[in-house]
Amino acid sequence: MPARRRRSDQPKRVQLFKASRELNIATDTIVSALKDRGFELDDKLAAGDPNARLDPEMHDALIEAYSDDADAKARVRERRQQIAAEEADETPEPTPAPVAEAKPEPVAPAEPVIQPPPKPEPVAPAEPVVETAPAPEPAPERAPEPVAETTAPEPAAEAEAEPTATKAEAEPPKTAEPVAEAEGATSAETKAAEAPKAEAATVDASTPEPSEPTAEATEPASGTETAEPTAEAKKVGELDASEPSPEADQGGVVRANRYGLTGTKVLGKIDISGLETGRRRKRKRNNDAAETAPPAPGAKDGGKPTRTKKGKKGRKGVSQDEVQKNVQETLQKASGGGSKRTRQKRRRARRDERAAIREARQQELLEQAQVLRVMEFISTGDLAEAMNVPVNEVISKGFGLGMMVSINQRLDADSITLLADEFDYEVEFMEDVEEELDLGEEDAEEDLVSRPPIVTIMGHVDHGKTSLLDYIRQANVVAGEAGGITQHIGAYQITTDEDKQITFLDTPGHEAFTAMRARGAQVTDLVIVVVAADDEVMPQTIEAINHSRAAEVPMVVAINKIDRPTANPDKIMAQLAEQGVQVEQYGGKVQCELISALNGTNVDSLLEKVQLEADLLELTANPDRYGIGTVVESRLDKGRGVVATVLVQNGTLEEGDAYVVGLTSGRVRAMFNERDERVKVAGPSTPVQVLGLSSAPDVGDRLIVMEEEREAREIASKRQQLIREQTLHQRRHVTLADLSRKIKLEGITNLNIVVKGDVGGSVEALSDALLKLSNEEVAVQIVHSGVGAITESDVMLAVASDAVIIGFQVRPVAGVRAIAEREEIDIQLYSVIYDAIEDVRDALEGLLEPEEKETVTSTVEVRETFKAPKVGTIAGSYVVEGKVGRDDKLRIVRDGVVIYQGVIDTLRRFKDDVKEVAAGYECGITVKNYNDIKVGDQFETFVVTEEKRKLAV
Ligand SMILES: Nc1nc2c(ncn2[C@@H]2O[C@H](COP(=O)(O)OP(=O)(O)OP(=O)(O)O)[C@@H](O)[C@H]2O)c(=O)[nH]1
Repeated sequence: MPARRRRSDQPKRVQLFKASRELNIATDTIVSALKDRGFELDDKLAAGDPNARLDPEMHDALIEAYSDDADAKARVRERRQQIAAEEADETPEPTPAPVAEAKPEPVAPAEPVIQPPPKPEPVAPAEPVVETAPAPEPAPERAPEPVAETTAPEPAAEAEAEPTATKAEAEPPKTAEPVAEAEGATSAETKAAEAPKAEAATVDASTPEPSEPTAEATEPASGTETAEPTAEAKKVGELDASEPSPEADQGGVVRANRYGLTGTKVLGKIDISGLETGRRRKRKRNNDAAETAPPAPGAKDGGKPTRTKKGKKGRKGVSQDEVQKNVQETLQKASGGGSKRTRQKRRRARRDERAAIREARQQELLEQAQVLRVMEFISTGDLAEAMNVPVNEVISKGFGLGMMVSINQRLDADSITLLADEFDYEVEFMEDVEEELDLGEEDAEEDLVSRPPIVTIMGHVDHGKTSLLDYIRQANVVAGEAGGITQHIGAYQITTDEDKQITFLDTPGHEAFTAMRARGAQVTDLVIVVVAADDEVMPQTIEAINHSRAAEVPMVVAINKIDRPTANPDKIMAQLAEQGVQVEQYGGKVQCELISALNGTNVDSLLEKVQLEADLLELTANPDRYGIGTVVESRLDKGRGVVATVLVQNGTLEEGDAYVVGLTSGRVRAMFNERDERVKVAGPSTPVQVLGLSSAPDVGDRLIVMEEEREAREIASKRQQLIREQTLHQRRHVTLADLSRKIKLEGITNLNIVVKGDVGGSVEALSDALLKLSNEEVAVQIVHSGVGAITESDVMLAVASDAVIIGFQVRPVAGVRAIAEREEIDIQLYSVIYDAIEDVRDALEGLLEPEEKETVTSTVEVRETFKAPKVGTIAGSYVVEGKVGRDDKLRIVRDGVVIYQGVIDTLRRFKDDVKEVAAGYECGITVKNYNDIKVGDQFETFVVTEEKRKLAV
C-alpha cells in the first residue's frame, strides 16, 4: 500500500473551513465569491463542503478580497493577547478594573448591535464632530441610514450643545453608565470594523464625546440614551481633565477616582476592542472575568444598586465585581500594607514571567507546525491523547464540523486530518510502520563490499526454465559441494568456475517475481529470459520481457533447446528484435547465449554472461550492519515448525538475532542453507532457512533485524493492529455461502476470501488464481493468505470481513470448527487447487450444483501406537469431540497439515470391534493401507453425504 504522504508535501490547498476561519467570512460567502470571480468549483466546493479544498489561486483571490477581515481578525487576536497580558498584570490601581469591564461589556452589546448597522453609528458621531472638529469624511461614505439617521442628528446635536450643564445635573446616576456607553461605543466600532477604526480612534483622541453618543445611538433607546452618553462623555472628559488631583489611592475618594479612571480606561480600549468579533470574544472575556475576578465577597450586590437605572445586566455584573475588587485593593493599599505591596510586586513579577513563558511557548508552537504521526483508524480518544487535549474538546469540535464522533469511534484519514487541523496539527499517517524503522540509513562508501547478483529465470511455459535451474543446481553440486543435493527452499546460491557466486530464485516464472514486486520487494537484480529455439517468442516470453523492463532489471537471453534438430535460434533472435530486444548477435546490447538446459551445453558461458552483466551493476552491500532480507518462501515443516527462506539483501543475519517480519517477531532460533547444513551467519545475497517464527510470514515480507526483541514485538503488534483496523473498516457483507443468492438478489460486488495452505507456493498460486476469477459483477479479494492450519484468528478475520475461508491441504485446529460454525463462517477445504478454483468460479457464476457434502464426525487424538504383526500400526486413541463411526472416512492431520486421507480399517474398544465410539472414550483405530501413525497425530473422521451444497443456494 503506498504510504500516505503528508499533506504539507503537496501544494498548499487550503480547506474551505480553514479559509473561512482565516478570512473571517462565511463559507457560503467564499463559495459565491469564487463563483463571482469565475473560478471553476468542484462539486465538493460548490456544495460548500467545509473539507473541500481551494486552489492556491482561489485562496489568493480571497485574501485579496477579504484581507481586511482577516487583518481585523489578526488584530483582534493580537489585542486579545495584550488584554490577557494586562489582565494577568492585574495591577492594584483602579486602572485594571475598567479594563476588565471593558472586555466583558463590549461583548454583551456587541451582539445585539452587530446585527443592525454598526457602521452607521460611527457616522452619527461623525456629524456632531464635524461641527467642532474635522473628520466628517468617513461618515458620509459609510453612513448608511437607518439608525444613524433617526437617532443621530438630534441627539448628537443635543449632546454637544448640552455638555457641561447636563452633566452637572445628571452626573450621579450616569456615573454608572459611562462605562457602559464607552463600551457600547467600543462595540459599535468593533462592528464598524475596518476603516472606521482609524477614524474613530482619532475622534476618540480628540473628542471623547462623539464616540459615546454614537454608542448609545446604536442602542435601542435613542433620545434618553443619547443624552446620557453625552453627559457621560463629558464627565469622562472632565474627570480626566480635572482629576489630576491625586487621591486615587485614598479610601474615601476611591469611588470618584475609580470612575474617573474607569472612564479613561474604557476610552483607551475602545479602538482596540473595536476590532473584536462578537461571540468568541464574549466567551473568552466572560471566562477571563471569572478567572480574574477574585472571590470578592459581595461584589455583585455591592455594585448593583448604583447601576440599577441603566438596564445592562451583563455589564453591571462584571463591572461590579471589578469595582468591588478595586475597592478592596485600594483599601488594602490605603491601610498601609507595605509588605503587601512587595508581595504584589513579586506576584506580578512572577505573573509576568509566566506570561512571557506562555507567550514564548505559544510562539514556538506557531512557528513550528505541529506534526502528528498517527495511524489511520485510531479512535477519537487516542487522537485526543496524541494531541494532548481533552477528548470532549475533540468531540465538540467534531460536532462543530458536522461530524458526530464518539470517544471510541475509529476515524478515517479525512476525519483525523480535519479534527487535527482544528487543533493546529498536521497529520502524517504511518501506514507502513517500517517507515519508523531506521532502514533509510545510508551505508558508508567504505563499508560496502560487492555482493553476488540475485537472478530470476523467466520465460514461456515449457521453454525450459525448470530444466535450466535444475541443471545449474546439479552442476553446482557436482562441482564439488559436499553438502549433497540442494533442496528446494525458494533460492540457492552457486559458485561459478571463476569462483564467483550467483544466487538464483528457485521459483521460475514471472508469477513469483511479480508477486514480490507487488509487495514492494524488489529482490531480483537480473533476469534470464528463456526462449525455446524450436518454438517462438510466445506471449509469456513477451510478458517476461515486459516485467524485467518494468522492474528496470537487466536481462540476459537464453535460447534453449539448441540440441533439438528443429532449433532455429536466428528466428528467435529476429522475433526478439521485433519486441525491442536487440541481442548482441544482432548488434544489440542484450547478452544472449544458445544453450541446452537438458545436456548443459553453454550453460557455463550463460553464467559468465550473467556474471558480466552483474559486474556492470556494481552490486554492493554492507555486511557489517543488522540484516535485512526478504522472505522468498515459507512453509510449515512437520518437525521444525514454520520455516521461512529469507534472502538476505543487506547486512548479516545471525543466529539469535531479534527480528520483525510481516506481522510477527521473534529471534532466529537456527538457520540452514539450501543443503540443509546449519549456518550461524548469512551475509548479503545469501538464501537461508530461518527457524523460530511463531507464524508463517508471507512471501515478499521483509525481515528486519532489530537491536531489541521488545522493539520488534512492538512493531509487529502495531502492524497487526493496523491490519485489523483496516480490515474492520473494509468490511464487506459477503459470504461464499450466500454468494449465489446475494449476487442475484443484492447485486453484491465483492467476495472476500481467506486462503490458508500448507506451503507458501500453493497459497500464492491459489490466491492468484482466485483473484483472477473476478468478473464484471463480483471482485474477488483475498483479505488474508498464509501458511499453516486454520486458526481462530483466521475465523475472526473472516467474521470481521465477511470472508469465506479456503483451506488447501490444511485443517482447522482443534475447536476452530466449532467457532466457525457458531460464527457461521464457511470453511471450504480442498486437496486440489483446481477444485477450489472451480468451486469459487461456480459460486461466482451462481452455478454451483448440489453435490456431495462432507460432514466431520469426530476429532480423535492418537495417544499411543502399537505395532501388531498382520494388522500394522494400531493407534491407541481418544475421541476428543464427536463420534467415530466404523465406516467413516478419515484424514490424518499432523501439525495442522493433512498427511493422509483414507478409510478406517478397524475400530475397537478393548478387543471388540465396535460400530462407533463417542467423545470421551478411548479406542483403537487402524487405518487402511497406512501405518506411519505417530503419537500426537489427529484423526479427523467424516462422512460424505449426497446433499445440496452450501453454495448452491
Ligand atoms: N531437448 C531438450 N529438451 C529440453 C531442454 N530443456 C528443457 N527441455 C524439455 O522441455 C520440457 C519442458 O521443460 P521445463 O524445464 O519443464 O520447462 P519450464 O519452462 O520449466 O516449464 P513450466 O514449468 O511448465 O513453465 C521438458 O520435457 C524438458 O525435458 C533442452 O535444452 N533440450
